[in-house]
Amino acid sequence: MDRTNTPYGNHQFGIYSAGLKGELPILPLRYEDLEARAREVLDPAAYWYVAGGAGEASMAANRHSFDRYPLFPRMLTDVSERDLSTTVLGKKHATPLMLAPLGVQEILHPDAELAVARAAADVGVPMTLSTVSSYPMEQVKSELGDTTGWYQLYWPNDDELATSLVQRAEKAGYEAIVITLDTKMLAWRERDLEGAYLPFLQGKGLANYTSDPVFCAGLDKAPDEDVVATVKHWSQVYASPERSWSDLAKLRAATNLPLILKGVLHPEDALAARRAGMDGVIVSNHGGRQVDGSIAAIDALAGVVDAVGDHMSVLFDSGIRRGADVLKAVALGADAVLVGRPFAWGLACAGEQGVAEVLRRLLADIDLTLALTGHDRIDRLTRAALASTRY
Ligand SMILES: Cc1cc2nc3c(=O)[nH]c(=O)nc-3n(C[C@H](O)[C@H](O)[C@H](O)COP(=O)(O)O)c2cc1C
Ligand SMILES: O=C(O)C(=O)c1ccccc1
Repeated sequence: MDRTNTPYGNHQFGIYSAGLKGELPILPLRYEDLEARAREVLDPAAYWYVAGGAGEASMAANRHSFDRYPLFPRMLTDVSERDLSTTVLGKKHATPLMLAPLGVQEILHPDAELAVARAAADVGVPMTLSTVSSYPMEQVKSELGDTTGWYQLYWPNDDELATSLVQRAEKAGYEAIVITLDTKMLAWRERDLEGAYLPFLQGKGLANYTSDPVFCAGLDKAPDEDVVATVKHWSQVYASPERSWSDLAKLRAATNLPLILKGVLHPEDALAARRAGMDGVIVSNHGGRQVDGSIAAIDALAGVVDAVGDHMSVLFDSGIRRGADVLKAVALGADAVLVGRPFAWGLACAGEQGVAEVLRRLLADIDLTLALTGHDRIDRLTRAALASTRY
């Protein structure tokens, strides 16, 4: 392990030794400045598709609700060596950080998920690949190599297509299926409607479908011969708002992989996931992109952990921007966290290198914040690391 002694600590992720050597960072350091840089390089409609939400309230709440859980630093504990490892689905991960599934990454960079997979492999951070990706899942997995990949399923209304996608993912070497439940239709997204912009309606992000024999069997012509017909067919099959809890048995039977439900906020839904034989849940409000005015994701975390945390993996996303946010989520009981928009901006500004840089910075920040709050093992954090009495 490469541990560098610097005034920023003796840590494995000491990327800001770059600054100490007098080198300027390749990307702005502050999340807000990184987003502003991405805005300069992106087409405005693409920028707003990524940056925007369903209204503004839940996105803002995702951020400011972290303030309800202040860290409570302790002194004179030995923090000379730290361990960021954690266990998810019974497997040891080197750190609690993962990449959230983000669709249509080709609007950010032509190398899209391939660049993200290379960065994930380089830094050793697991990646979750969206169903709505710009390259087929098999090609992305080959870039990931041995690094953990999860496959996120948008659950189609056609069971045969669902089974085909899930079984391809298993065969390609993905280690879990993440079933996203909160996007059975897209929310009222004013920015996208105003710009008349939905990238998948231009045929972007459909690589997993156009490479699928079951999907293609529903088309009269080859997918690229009639893009309009391909998009129409996709829009008819991609989601399944009629599903209920009992339908999960079909997916359970389709694969031996662990199944994780994404978009769980209510403790009763977490309990239902457990009853349905699921292996984990991701507490998420989709980065504020679906139900505006919903509970902030971080405010839903403790309730889900208390309901099912002893029995299944509980993960968290929506609003993670800095190291302290990760510590708070882990202290509240998350086994790991996923980041979305931060790596999207790294991808937009500098491709693979930009994603790797964003991940390394976050890991350095997590490591330093762990040390400075008086802890040496992230998987030992409990709510006692927080000062608040709100949970
Ligand atoms: C541009 C964009 C596309 C997304 N596409 C998907 C997707 O295809 N599947 C999915 O489960 N979640 C998707 N999400 C939600 C993310 O997985 C994640 O829940 C969210 O971005 C986390 O919040 P954060 O961006 O504040 O970190 C998307 C989010 C964004 C910003
Ligand atoms: O935009 C999103 O948040 C999202 O999850 C999605 C849904 C369908 C296609 C692509 C992305």
